[in-house]
Amino acid sequence: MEGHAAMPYSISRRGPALATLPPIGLIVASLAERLGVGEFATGGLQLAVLGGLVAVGRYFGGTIYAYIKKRIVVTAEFDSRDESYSWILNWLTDHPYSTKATQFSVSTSICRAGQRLTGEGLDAHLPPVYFLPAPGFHLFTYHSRILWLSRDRVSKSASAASGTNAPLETIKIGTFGRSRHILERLVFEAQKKYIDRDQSRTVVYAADQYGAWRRTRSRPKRPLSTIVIPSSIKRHLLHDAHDFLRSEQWYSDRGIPYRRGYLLYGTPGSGKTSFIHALAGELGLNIYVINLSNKSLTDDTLAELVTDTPTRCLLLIEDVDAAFVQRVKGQDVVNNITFSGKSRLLNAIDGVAAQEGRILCMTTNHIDRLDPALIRPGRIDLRVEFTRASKEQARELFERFYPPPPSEEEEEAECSAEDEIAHVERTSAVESKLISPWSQELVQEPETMPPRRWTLDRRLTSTAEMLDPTPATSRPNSPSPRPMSSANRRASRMVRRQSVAATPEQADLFASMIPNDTFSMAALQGFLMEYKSRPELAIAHVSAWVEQNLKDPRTSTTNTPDPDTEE
Ligand SMILES: Nc1ncnc2c1ncn2[C@@H]1O[C@H](COP(=O)(O)OP(=O)(O)OP(=O)(O)O)[C@@H](O)[C@H]1O
Repeated sequence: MEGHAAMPYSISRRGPALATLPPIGLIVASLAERLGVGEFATGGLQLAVLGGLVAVGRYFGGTIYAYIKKRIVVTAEFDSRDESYSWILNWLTDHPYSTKATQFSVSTSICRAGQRLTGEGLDAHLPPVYFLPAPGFHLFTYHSRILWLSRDRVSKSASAASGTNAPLETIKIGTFGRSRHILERLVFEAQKKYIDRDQSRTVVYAADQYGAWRRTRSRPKRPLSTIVIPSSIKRHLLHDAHDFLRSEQWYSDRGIPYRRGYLLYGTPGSGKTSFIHALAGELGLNIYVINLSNKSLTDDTLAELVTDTPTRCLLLIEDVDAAFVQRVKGQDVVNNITFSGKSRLLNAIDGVAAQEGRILCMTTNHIDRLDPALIRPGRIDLRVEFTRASKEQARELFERFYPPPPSEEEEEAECSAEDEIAHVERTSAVESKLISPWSQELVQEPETMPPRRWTLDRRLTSTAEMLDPTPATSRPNSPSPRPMSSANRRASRMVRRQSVAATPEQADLFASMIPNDTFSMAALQGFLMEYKSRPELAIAHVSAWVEQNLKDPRTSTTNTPDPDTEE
């Protein structure tokens, strides 16, 4: 019994933690005594009971905490592998908190207007810099509500495991309350801001290593008028595409799969890719590019990619001949990449998986290598051959390179149109109802070169067009092309003001020195780039350039870097 009376102290000696819980210690000790357990075992029993209690407390504590949190806090999470993450980053760069946060990260990769560091001692020619809240915890207000944001970097090993070099991040935004409304509002606002950013741009998506679409870049829209090919060909393709996009019901009524395919083939550097980008911009569609030479492209991922394209888009398969043969040391051999070739490609293009409503564009420099099944009507509805430059194309390229500066009336007209567009941009929602200036230009553009050498295989013209000969651009429900941004318009006017105009005589002279069907348009463009604002120097040097390059036929199809590729 002596030991009994001294029990609280002995508890503290044997298990100091239990000293803080005398009643439990006493209960355990008296139980141990009844069971005839020795002193040493009693201490062990007490520790076991304590451990159990802590575990139970933790479990219930966590559950109770999560329950209370669920009742009083709402949280939204964004993962850097998902596009919504870019919406939030883009949104954050504009939020006043980003310019006030004492812990901030600096980024140059969010290419958008605003938040540019200019003036105040900084060089205006430096690339734009954006401020974002640094990884960690932040508090800010949004519509008079207090929100918190936690930006966390996932460990490097987790990033590597997910196959990306960029650090994986998550952003969580939360607030007190039970309604998700405020966070949903923030998400939709961020999404709209992000989409608005692309109003005057064409967004290009490509497949990542998991076979999922990932936004790779966005380019300012290229006006169709800058593609120097016969305008009747441009008009025909544009009309056909517009017509297709407004004819869903027509296809559905007749049970015809609602899709359209174009094949652009011919000389490298003749403008096939540029034309497709300009067409997509004109139609207000984003481009989804599949590269068949991609080693990680398997049959399954190809099918998945096609299935995952959105309903309205332009699906571009470049150099489609890569699906069939690969050139190895001058010999054509059967392609041995994981992608198994023709049949799977055909299945992906027109199988059940094929997404309705999309325009499929394929390009190739070797139409002779394509399987006839791939380009049969139904898969390919229109074929256009792109050839080496004619004299007419050379002349037009020259004129476009050295345009006359805008006259005062033109500037005035452009400014008032700009004001109007800016007004519409401010007041309209994402879908603008403006007719692109480029569509109008194209409709009015006179034919400057005979389309005689150009092959447009229109055996299978649109059936909807046969029923309704009204030009697609003048019909209701035609998808409205997205307008050029005012910043782009201003920049283009500045360039035009500074440029030295070529005279029609100079253009004629230049064209007369370019042999027909010899050089690619890309090669001519490359030559003119050397004399950006000096048409007279271009003329002075062109014969020597022609002579020199005729000796080396490889240069006749030389490609120059595409000036549009910069983000
Ligand atoms: N018809 C053209 N009109 C205006 N620019 C052209 C034309 N053809 C080529 N270019 C210019 O040449 C460059 C390369 O053109 P593009 O990549 O569109 O050619 P491509 O036919 O797709 O070549 P490849 O078959 O090698 O992919 C671009 O910068 C483009 O601006």
